[in-house]
Amino acid sequence: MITRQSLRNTVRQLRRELPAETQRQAALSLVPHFEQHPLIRRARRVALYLASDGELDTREAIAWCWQHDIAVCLPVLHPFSKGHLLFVDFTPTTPMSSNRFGIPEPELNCQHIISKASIDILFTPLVAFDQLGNRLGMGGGFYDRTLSSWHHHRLGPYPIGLAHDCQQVEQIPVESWDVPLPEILTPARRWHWPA
Ligand SMILES: Nc1nc2c(c(=O)[nH]1)N(C=O)[C@@H](CNc1ccc(C(=O)N[C@@H](CCC(=O)O)C(=O)O)cc1)CN2
Ligand SMILES: Nc1ncnc2c1ncn2[C@@H]1O[C@H](COP(=O)(O)OP(=O)(O)OP(=O)(O)O)[C@@H](O)[C@H]1O
Repeated sequence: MITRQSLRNTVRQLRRELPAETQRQAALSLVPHFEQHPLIRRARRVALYLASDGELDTREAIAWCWQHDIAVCLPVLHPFSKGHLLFVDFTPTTPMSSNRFGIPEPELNCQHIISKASIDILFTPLVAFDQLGNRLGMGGGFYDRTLSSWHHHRLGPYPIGLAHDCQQVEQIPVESWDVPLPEILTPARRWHWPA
């Protein structure tokens, strides 16, 4: 079977090569998904991400959340707990910096850390997904760790993956720690499992 690393390389290149206009339409396509989604409409706080490396751009989705009084937080690399994420409140005035992967994140201010228990929905970036909802990420295990309590005990935020349609692959070689997603939104459709 194809290795996880070669799958990552192939799909990361595919999404980086998407034309700017495709990226723009993809970003806009999230708004009707959000408007039609009962769980999203009822959410009080969600975690999103800021796109990098050709990921589905979330800025339109973030603006829609703010307009609908849904608080937004973003992942911040934990300063000393390796492989872990913190979630920090994100508003139009939040001071930002770049993390060691060059991804913008809120400057770490302890007063703005949000507990996972108060996040209703966690939108995850991903590199590739398959028709069973298996998710392959960038390789840090950050989201697998974050979602492990939801996977095993249904504790913590409900995850929804966001991806371009071209990130769907035939089959992902799954590892024991991988958390399959219950839902993925792409510009073309909403995937959900059980189907
Ligand atoms: N937009 C976004 N934010 C995110 C994630 C993500 O996937 N997307 N993450 C989801 O986990 C976390 C960051 N995880 C990442 C893991 C690896 C690489 C990366 O580019 N690795 C390099 C080589 C490693 C290095 O430079 O040290 C590479 O593979 O080329 C980037 C982000 C938190 N924030
Ligand atoms: N729940 C967990 N507890 C401890 N270690 C974990 C857990 N989940 C993943 N890991 C470790 O993290 C490393 C990277 O995992 P993996 O390659 O699946 O990341 P990924 O899903 O691609 O990335 P991400 O979740 O950050 O998007 C693996 O070595 C794995 O052992």
